[in-house]
Amino acid sequence: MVTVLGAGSWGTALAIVLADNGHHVRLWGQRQEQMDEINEKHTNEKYLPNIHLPEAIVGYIDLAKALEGVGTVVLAVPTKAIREVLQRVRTCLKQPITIVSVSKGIEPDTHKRISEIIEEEMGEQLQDVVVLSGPSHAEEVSLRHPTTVTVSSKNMEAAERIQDLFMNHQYFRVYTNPDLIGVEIGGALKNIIALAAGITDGLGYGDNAKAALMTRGLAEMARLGSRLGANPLTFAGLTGIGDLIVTCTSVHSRNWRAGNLLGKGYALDDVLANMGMVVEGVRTTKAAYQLAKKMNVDMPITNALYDVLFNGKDVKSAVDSLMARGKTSELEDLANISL
Ligand SMILES: NC(=O)c1ccc[n+]([C@@H]2O[C@H](COP(=O)([O-])OP(=O)(O)OC[C@H]3O[C@@H](n4cnc5c(N)ncnc54)[C@H](O)[C@@H]3O)[C@@H](O)[C@H]2O)c1
Ligand SMILES: O=P(O)(O)OC[C@H](O)CO
Repeated sequence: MVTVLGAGSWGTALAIVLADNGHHVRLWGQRQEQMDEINEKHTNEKYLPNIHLPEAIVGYIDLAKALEGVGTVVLAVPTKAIREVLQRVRTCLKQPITIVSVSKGIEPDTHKRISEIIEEEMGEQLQDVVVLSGPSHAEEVSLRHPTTVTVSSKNMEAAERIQDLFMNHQYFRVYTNPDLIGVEIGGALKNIIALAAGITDGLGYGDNAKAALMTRGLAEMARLGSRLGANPLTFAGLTGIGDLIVTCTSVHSRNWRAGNLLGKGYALDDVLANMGMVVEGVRTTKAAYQLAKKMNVDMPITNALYDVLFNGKDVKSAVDSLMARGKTSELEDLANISL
């Protein structure tokens, strides 16, 4: 038995993987009609249209009942909701649990990674935190299309347990990586670059601009990550370049789609209001901008996006100012990313 908290796209897609692997899954959400739909029609149309859910997935509205007796809980709510949800979890939990963290972001102001927030909120009730991340759009996982992800933890035995839980030899391949910081930072920062890639696509610029953003974006992700203690090699893996590719190039990406609308001239508030799903890159841009300033790390794409999102700079001038910067030696710059 596994409990999944958050019945949006990702929580539901991961519940499908777990059910396909033979587990009973309690999928907790806050809306009664949505839980009725899951239990009666075996669908979750708003988040995964045209997908039939396995009957081993049961929707729960009562958090205490959803948590009763389980040892492993998948946390799949937007990063903004994590503290509130965990505070509710603590009040009704009677046993210690392992949390599988699948949300991607960094908290503005505290600059904490999600696993750090989970440790802080859960205290003694937490056995282990395992992070699951990588190039994985829920829409494709729910269609059982081949997908690869990575799990990481301070306790690699726990990571291996979660690897076994999710590994599906038909369509869901799970790797391990002990570099927890790198895995979390890569998954969070790629959303910033995907927003920027959406903007240049929306402006009508071509593949050259997108390749530039992805390559130089990866460099600034690795620069900040390595300053925070990540292994730079992790950025060459699934949770780095892998997730960057899928998020910058897929029409499924909410971050790319939001950027695309910004590039076409829509206002941020309207874009977010019409998305209907979480766009994590906006909040993470604020956190990464603050963190880069604090750590004195050069992140020109993040800074340009911050100006667009939070200072009202127009998208075309933001791209122009990135292009107008002084000369740089590429190899010297990459050599600064060190272990
Ligand atoms: N969708 C994907 O393909 C995908 C893949 C990998 C990682 N992620 C990450 O997973 C996280 C969740 O994303 P998603 O795509 O499922 O988002 P979503 O917008 O599809 O769904 C979020 C769900 O969380 C619920 N929720 C919001 N606030 C809540 C609260 N306070 N208490 C309880 N429930 C609350 C919403 O009602 C909704 O059901 C994000 O951090 C995202 O980056 C998503
Ligand atoms: O739809 P996005 O932009 O939130 O991206 C979803 C996943 O993180 C892709 O791996």
